[in-house]
Formats: sequence, C-alpha cells, structure tokens
Amino acid sequence: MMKDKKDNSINLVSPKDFYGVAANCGSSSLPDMQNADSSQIKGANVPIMQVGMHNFKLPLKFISKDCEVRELQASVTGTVSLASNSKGINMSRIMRTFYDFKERVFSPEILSEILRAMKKQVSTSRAGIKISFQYPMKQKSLRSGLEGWQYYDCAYEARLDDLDRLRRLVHFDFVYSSACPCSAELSEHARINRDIYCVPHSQRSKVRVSVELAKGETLFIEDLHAHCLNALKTETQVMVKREDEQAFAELNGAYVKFVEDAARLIYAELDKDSRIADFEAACIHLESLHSHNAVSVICKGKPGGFNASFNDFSSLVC
Ligand SMILES: Nc1nc2c(ncn2[C@@H]2O[C@H](COP(=O)(O)OP(=O)(O)OP(=O)(O)O)[C@@H](O)[C@H]2O)c(=O)[nH]1
Repeated sequence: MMKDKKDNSINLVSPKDFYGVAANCGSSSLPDMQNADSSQIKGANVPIMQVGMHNFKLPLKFISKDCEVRELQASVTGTVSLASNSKGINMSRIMRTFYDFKERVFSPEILSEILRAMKKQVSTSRAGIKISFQYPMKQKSLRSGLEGWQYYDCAYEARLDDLDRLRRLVHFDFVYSSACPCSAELSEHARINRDIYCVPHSQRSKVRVSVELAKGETLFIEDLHAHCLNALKTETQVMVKREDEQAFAELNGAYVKFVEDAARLIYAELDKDSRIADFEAACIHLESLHSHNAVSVICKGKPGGFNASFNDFSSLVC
C-alpha cells in the first residue's frame, strides 16, 4: 500500500506490482543501515562484546551414544563481536549460516565448523553459539523392571576467540532427591532416646554440570548422565510402583547428602574423566525444611576456565 503524496489518497499496490517492486529492488538496492558509516553510530563508538540472535528455534538431529539419531526441538543463540566504527552486523547471516548446517547430525564436534562459518559470513573476530535441547533417555524403574522416558535439559556451547582458539562446552541438568544427613541423625536420635518416629526432610534437587571438552575429545549426554548417577545415586524416578518407592526410600537412606556433599561427589566423578578439561557444577536443594534453598558451586579450577564466579542460581530452580 503506498500513500499518494498529491491528494492524500492511498494507492493500493497490486500484488503483481508488489512482488515486481520486491523482485526489482532486491536487498542490494535497499537502505542498509547496519553497514552505514561510523557517523551513524549512536552513543559511544566502542566495540561490542556480543551481538546476535537469542532463542531461535528449529528441529535438529542429535545422535545418542548407541548411534541412534533423534530429531529434537532446539533453541539456538548465536552471537559475534562487533568492532568500533561498525554500526551493526548483518543479523540474518547468523541464522542463515546456521541453517546451512540444519540437516547435519549435531554433536559438540560440529560447532567449530559453524563458528568458523559465522566469523567468515559476518566478518567478525569472535563468535559463540549455544544450542539448548531436551534429551530423552529411557530410565529403568528401581525394582519393578518397568521403564519410562526421562527428559534432560542439555546444551552444546562453543566459542571461537580472536586468535581462533576454540572452547567446547556441554551443559547437563540432573534432577535428584537429597535427604538431609543432619535430619536423618536427629530422627534416629529421637527414635532411640525418646521412641519418637520422625521423617528426615528431603527435597527435589538439581545439579547443572558444565564441562569443557579436552582438545579432540568428545562426550555423549549419556556419559554425563552416568557420572551424575554414579555420584549422586538418588535420581528422581519416572515409572514407580510401591516396590520401586521402597527401593527409593532405601537409596535415600543409604545416600543422604548436604549440598556440599553433592558438589564434592560430582567433583570426584568428573575429575576422573580425562575427556573433561574443566568443569563447574552448581547444585541447588529446594529445601523442604527452609523457606529458601541450599546451594553450592564447585569447579576444577583450570586457569582461565570456570572460576565459580558468583552464581545467583536463578536459572537453576527446578
Ligand atoms: N544489526 C542489527 N540488525 C537488526 C536489528 N534488529 C533488526 N535487525 C534487522 O535484521 C535484518 C536482517 O539484517 P541483514 O542480515 O543485514 O539483512 P540483509 O542486509 O538483507 O542481508 P545481507 O544480504 O546478507 O546483507 C535487517 O532488516 C535489520 O534491520 C538489530 O538490533 N541490529
């Protein structure tokens, strides 16, 4: 629809003309504000650390440890650096570059190819990408022999810096039950000394494990799940009959844990895996005793790696 300047009437552009105009224009003859000269920069003419797209969604293929390919919904965030004197980036090129890979099977390995293509297409010195997805795994019940699907919040992340150094990270959330060791002791004390029956407090808890892969190494989601289960034992259950519930109660009795214990148990597990160059684990226990949560963060402490910078845990609440 175009406004006729003379008599203020509105000219309706016919569909033929509309597409004709569009076909003749092409984006090359359209204004290109993102590539305007530095006189068009508003505010301070300084570099920008990250600029790009957050949370665009598309179906992607992921491969399991037993080589099964699954199509899952993914949410992608891709950003690049922007130098001073540059007004803006060609924003669509981040998504268009990513779409060039959309038929590929995704694992941490492919991210470096995508980042190199992003740096080239957007002519930038740094690039970063994070692909978040929910990964399904079958969980066997503790005693009844049944099974059910459990979904895990995961993400593959990678960054390519100015010197083309690559960091590849895998993030994995593991939800578990934490029975309090102090409450367990106090309950036993009341039973033995005053014949009082008590139930120690326990609560749903979560650990977000972020691991940096060693150069040339890979890790499957199933590997991180195995590490968390070996460390914490009391994963929340899917298919539960009474015999499974009794088994779960026994498991919690055998593996009581403070939020400090959870962090150190995960540390001990991840520290053994040579495929992991660095890691951070953030734990949150949604306390049923308190009106607040108990939290902890632990990291391997590789120089220049995760430094357990202050975590406000807001993104961790189950
Ligand atoms: N840089 C930038 N672009 C934005 C922003 N918000 C919306 N856009 C739009 O992103 C759209 C796509 O940008 P481009 O990738 O440059 O589109 P294009 O110029 O047709 O793509 P090329 O042909 O690759 O140059 C443009 O219409 C921008 O106006 C923003 O905050 N920053």
